[in-house]
Formats: sequence, structure tokens, C-alpha cells
Amino acid sequence: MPTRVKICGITRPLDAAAAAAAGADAIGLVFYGPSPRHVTLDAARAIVAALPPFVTCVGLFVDAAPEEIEAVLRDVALDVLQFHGRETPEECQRYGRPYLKAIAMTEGVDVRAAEARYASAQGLLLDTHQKGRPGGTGQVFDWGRIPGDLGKPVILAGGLSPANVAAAIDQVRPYAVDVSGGVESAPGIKDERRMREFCRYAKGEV
Ligand SMILES: O=C(O)c1ccccc1NCC(=O)[C@H](O)[C@H](O)COP(=O)(O)O
Repeated sequence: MPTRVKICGITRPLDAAAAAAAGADAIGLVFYGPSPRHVTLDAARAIVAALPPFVTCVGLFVDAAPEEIEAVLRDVALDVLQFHGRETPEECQRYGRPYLKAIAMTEGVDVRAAEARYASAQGLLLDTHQKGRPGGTGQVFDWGRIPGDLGKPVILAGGLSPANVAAAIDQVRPYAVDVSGGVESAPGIKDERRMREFCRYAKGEV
């Protein structure tokens, strides 16, 4: 089975359609105000409407209030939630949707303990840790810190690009790869050619 690809931080309907055409299995919408990739409810609805069938839409939150998440869920057809903050497992699962828990790959992180704690998660998204930046850092972390015997699907994130995604997959063997800055021409603006390249390398087509 080829490695799945999630392209995160989509802010425009045309980028969503281009991501799907490039071969992305999922796209991510950032509902976190301080991010340059933050989307409004109107933008999110338009992006979802631009997606063909069978492309998963993931909504991303950072310690958001439940009322905020519920308001998004009422308006936007999200398939999966992704939590990048200090949300507890109970907070992640209260919406009755599948969810991914992002784990910041700090020096001393215990990924196995995180896996046990977030037993209800559909998968773990392992991302670079940078103080004050809960995601979208554009930086790679040391993939050697990922235990090889995790039971849950691993979504590898952090500084991936067409240039390094094949090596990352070779070393980590993740369930999926997640990219944002590595396929952009500017924050929040995706580059069609880079998305195509990324998907081809991730799926072993080159
Ligand atoms: O993308 C953001 O701006 C962002 C802000 C706050 C929390 C998460 C955010 N992105 C989450 C993602 O899933 C990114 O794709 C992931 O962090 C990798 O980003 P990059 O290193 O730029 O590929």
C-alpha cells in the first residue's frame, strides 16, 4: 500500500482541488487564529465544496474552546479532527469524530506513553517541536527518535518536502506523511507543481 499523503494548511478552494488532483489523500484546514494558514468558516466551506469524493478533510485545532469546535462542526463537513495542543484524550473524543493527536517531538518525549494515553486516537501525528509554534514549523526533527514498534498509524510531519520525503518514508515507514510549508510558494499559498512532486515521491512513483 503506498504511503498516504495529507497536505495541510489549505486556504483556497483552487489549492484543495489541485492537492486532490496531485494525489493527496487528505487535506488539512487550520482553525487556529495565529497561524498564517488560518481559515474562516466561509473559506472552509468553499474549500470543502471544491474537493472531489473520497478525499478526507481534516480540521486542526490548538486548545480551542469546545464551543468553537462545535461551531466549526455545525458549519463545515470535517471528516477527522486533529489536535495540536494540550487537549486531554477526553477532550479529543468528546465530538464523536475520529481524531489524530499531534505529538511534539521534544528531546525527552515518550511516544509510547503518548500512544497509550491517546488510545482512542485514530493515529499519532509526530511533528517538530518549536517553542511557541504548535505546528507548521517547516523544520525536520530527528526521525531516529520514533520508536519502531508503535501500534497506531504514524503520520510523519515537520519540514517534509519533495526533496526529503522519499528518504523519510524509507527510514520511518509511516502510515502517512503530512506537509505544509514544503509545498508552498508563500505561507498558505500552495504550489501545484510542488504538490504533484511531493505526492509522486511519497507514493514511490519516481
Ligand atoms: O500550519 C500551521 O500554521 C499550524 C499552526 C498551528 C498548529 C499546526 C499547524 N500545522 C499543522 C500541520 O499539520 C502541519 O502540516 C505540520 O505541522 C507540518 O508543517 P510543515 O513543517 O510546514 O510541513
